[in-house]
Amino acid sequence: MDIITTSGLTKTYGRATVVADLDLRVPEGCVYGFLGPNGSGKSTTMKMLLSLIQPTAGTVTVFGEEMNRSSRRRLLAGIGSLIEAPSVYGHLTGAENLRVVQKLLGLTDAQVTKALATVRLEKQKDKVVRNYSLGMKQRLGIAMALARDPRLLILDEPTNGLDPAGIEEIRELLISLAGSGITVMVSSHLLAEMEKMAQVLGIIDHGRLIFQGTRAELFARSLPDLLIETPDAVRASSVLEPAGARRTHDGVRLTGIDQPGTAAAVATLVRNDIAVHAVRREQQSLEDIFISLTGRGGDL
Ligand SMILES: Nc1ncnc2c1ncn2[C@@H]1O[C@H](COP(=O)(O)OP(=O)(O)OP(=O)(O)O)[C@@H](O)[C@H]1O
Repeated sequence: MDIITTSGLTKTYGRATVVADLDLRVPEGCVYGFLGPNGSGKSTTMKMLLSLIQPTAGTVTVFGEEMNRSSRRRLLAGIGSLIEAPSVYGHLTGAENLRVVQKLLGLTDAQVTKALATVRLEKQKDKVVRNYSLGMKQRLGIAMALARDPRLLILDEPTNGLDPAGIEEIRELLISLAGSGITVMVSSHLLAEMEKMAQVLGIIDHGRLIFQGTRAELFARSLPDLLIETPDAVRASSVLEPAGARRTHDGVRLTGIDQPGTAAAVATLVRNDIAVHAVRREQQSLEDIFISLTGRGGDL
């Protein structure tokens, strides 16, 4: 089942279309990585999912029910979220901040204790938040989102500004939350980060969804390079020039070749009496695929 679906979701400000005709499908129990460069419309989309801003057009369906005036409150009760920096009181301790949320939402002590344990903040819960590291603040923000036992967690760039160790902690936390059945939608502009935690990816660029699917599906979109080992690289690169062959130290490389293309290249070499010692297909990296999708690198 899909936990979130959107249909034709669109947001315009004046003449600028910030989110364009988005059809998202977020399957239950996964980490869904919502990836896109800065300014591509991730935050605007997430705010529409949370009913914080009104879509110009399109619909949002959560837990199988369309979000509208009458369903909104009920649906939002099942969603925990962290959009931008967590709103915490610096002069209060972590535990006190959580107590504020507890009162507001009418949560039990057990729910709060569990949330603190999940983000591993029990030891620092009595420290004033002003003295927390950025990573601890983010974890507190996630605890606040988790305390209500949501089915769905929506997090906007939760690893922004964290050091590698902090990023790793959040990554492990989100993977374990998904393992326990909570659906996690998390945005980032860093491909490398998403690649390690998200089973499903949605890639947005200039407000448009340019890819949605599993990592394996993203890989399948790219055609591998063909590496042909031959002692006669000079003639090989000459006869395969129309296919875009480039010489390597022990043969030639052809970029983005499918299976019929592989057969044709080998046939051409054999026809020209060029010895073929080995043929290897080399998968493009996720980074390469990303560049071909967006025209930009992995750190967008
Ligand atoms: N209230 C607004 N009025 C006009 N334009 C806006 C408004 N909010 C956002 N935008 C514009 O919409 C575009 C998308 O912004 P958004 O914050 O959704 O992107 P993002 O992918 O989350 O990027 P970032 O990671 O930088 O927040 C940006 O060009 C931004 O300037």
